[in-house]
Amino acid sequence: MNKKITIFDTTLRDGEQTPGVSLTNDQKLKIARQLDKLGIDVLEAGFPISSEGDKQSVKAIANEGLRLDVCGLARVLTKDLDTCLDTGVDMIHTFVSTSDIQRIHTIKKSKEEVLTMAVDAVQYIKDHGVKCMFSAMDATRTDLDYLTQIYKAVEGAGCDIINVPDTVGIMSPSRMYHLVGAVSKEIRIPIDVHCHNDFGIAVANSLMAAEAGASQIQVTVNGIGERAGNANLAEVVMCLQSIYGAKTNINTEYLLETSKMVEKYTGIHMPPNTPIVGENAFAHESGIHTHGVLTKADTFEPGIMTPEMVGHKRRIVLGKHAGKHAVQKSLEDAGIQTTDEQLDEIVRRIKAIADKGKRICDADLHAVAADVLGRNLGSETIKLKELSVMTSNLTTPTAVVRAIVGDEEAVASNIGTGPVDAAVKAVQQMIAGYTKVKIRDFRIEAITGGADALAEVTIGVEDEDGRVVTAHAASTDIVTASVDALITAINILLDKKKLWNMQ
Ligand SMILES: CC(=O)SCCNC(=O)CCNC(=O)[C@H](O)C(C)(C)COP(=O)(O)OP(=O)(O)OC[C@H]1O[C@@H](n2cnc3c(N)ncnc32)[C@H](O)[C@@H]1OP(=O)(O)O
Ligand SMILES: CC(C)C(=O)C(=O)O
Ligand SMILES: [Mg+2]
Repeated sequence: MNKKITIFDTTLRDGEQTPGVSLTNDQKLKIARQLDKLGIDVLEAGFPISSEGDKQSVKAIANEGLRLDVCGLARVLTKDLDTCLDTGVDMIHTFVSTSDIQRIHTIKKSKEEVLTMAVDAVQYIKDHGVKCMFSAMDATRTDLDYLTQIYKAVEGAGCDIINVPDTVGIMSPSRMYHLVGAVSKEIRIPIDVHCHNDFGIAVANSLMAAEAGASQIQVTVNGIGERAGNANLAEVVMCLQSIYGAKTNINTEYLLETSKMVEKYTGIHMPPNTPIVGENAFAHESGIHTHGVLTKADTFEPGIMTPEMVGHKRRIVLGKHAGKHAVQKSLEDAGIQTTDEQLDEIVRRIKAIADKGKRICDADLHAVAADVLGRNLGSETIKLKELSVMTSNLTTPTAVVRAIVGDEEAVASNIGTGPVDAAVKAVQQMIAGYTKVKIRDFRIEAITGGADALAEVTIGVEDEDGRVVTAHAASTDIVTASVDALITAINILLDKKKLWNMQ
């Protein structure tokens, strides 16, 4: 494998082709800036001919003065190439179907016509002084002799880099290795690959292409894209760096932050077990694992990839599979000391709650420990007295909260994108003099069905010192459940603070 692999990101082009996803120009600009900070080498900012909005967005990104190279997509048609050139991009990625199935049934051109169109497009781009990447669309279903013929022809026309796209995701890792190996014997310019994830092996196929000599890999944040998506950026980069020992320009500590931004803007949420950026990627619940991890993290983690490397955090989760070492550590973190007998009883009760199918939060542990120890562990610094929210199709959602905080009455109001957001912000504002908290995790689930469903809110709250507390609350009113869960978590954090300050 090449020691250095460059990363071509197509989140804003193929990623946006995810059915149902449409990003605003402002969101695209924010993602482009984030990808620049992340260290992406080339960013495919869009397909300018596809709409006036896309053209303007590619233009804005190209004029942003980013460190990365900005690329625009174009068919091998002069109108596409001119529209792309108008945006001021550094590179044009031009493509045409080369497989019989696409050539005959979509563009309806002979092999000779396709070859001529490809060469003409590359020459046109180079005549305008812009870098050029050529894709033989559906390369992996194209006859190899014809494929190498067209790649050689575009190389001869001055193309800077060729792409081998697995357009419908039908390759196996070994077939990808052999294909890229065969192409690399025939041409001298760099090879890039673009793998789709129809069978869930886009990352494996991309890595095998790199093993066979490809020096650039196309990815998208969170693996979004056409159908089942593209090769996932975080997975490709971490495999390259941690498993293969190859270098990229990616500042991996921003991988999680980038994934969260794209989740927010696209509305496509990653399942918890998603590698690297998923909520559970560095979480441990099983007693045997947590016992090991608490002593030395590498016992039950890869070690060659740590949560810190990707901007994540390790979490010890209490539940049905927890052991006493994990429970003891969580109690110690909360400043709670127990005897061995008390600890055994707390573990037994935690498992009993989890056996009923419930998720265990720090707030549950706190309540169980208080009961077993027979004393009130917390003084409930914040006692909520009033929660009012105002929302309609004509007003900006607004919330007012009033509470006794310590010995004093405190009131705050705020606005938000919805009533829950407004209420959460009002609480954060109300307690700002005591502690500043960030919301790390927020989940609303309907426990019962129907419009009168009971909703459960689970929240993770982080204070200025990086301590995280989870709590949940249920109500038929999601704003009430959210605020109850938030205040429970903050009360525990404030208790912890007192206990820590006392030590
Ligand atoms: C594998 C990929 O991801 S390729 C990129 C796919 N992305 C997109 O299609 C998103 C944006 N696309 C669009 O906005 C539109 O499809 C446009 C603007 C590009 C074209 O729109 P329309 O002119 O309405 O055509 P439509 O999309 O229905 O059909 C595609 C046309 O492009 C032609 N075409 C497809 N690929 C190529 C190519 N590489 N070079 C030349 N022509 C091509 C087809 O033959 C067809 O032409 P025809 O109208 O003469 O029959
Ligand atoms: C435009 C091309 C490279 C593409 O997205 C594909 O073939 O999947
Ligand atoms: Mg694609």
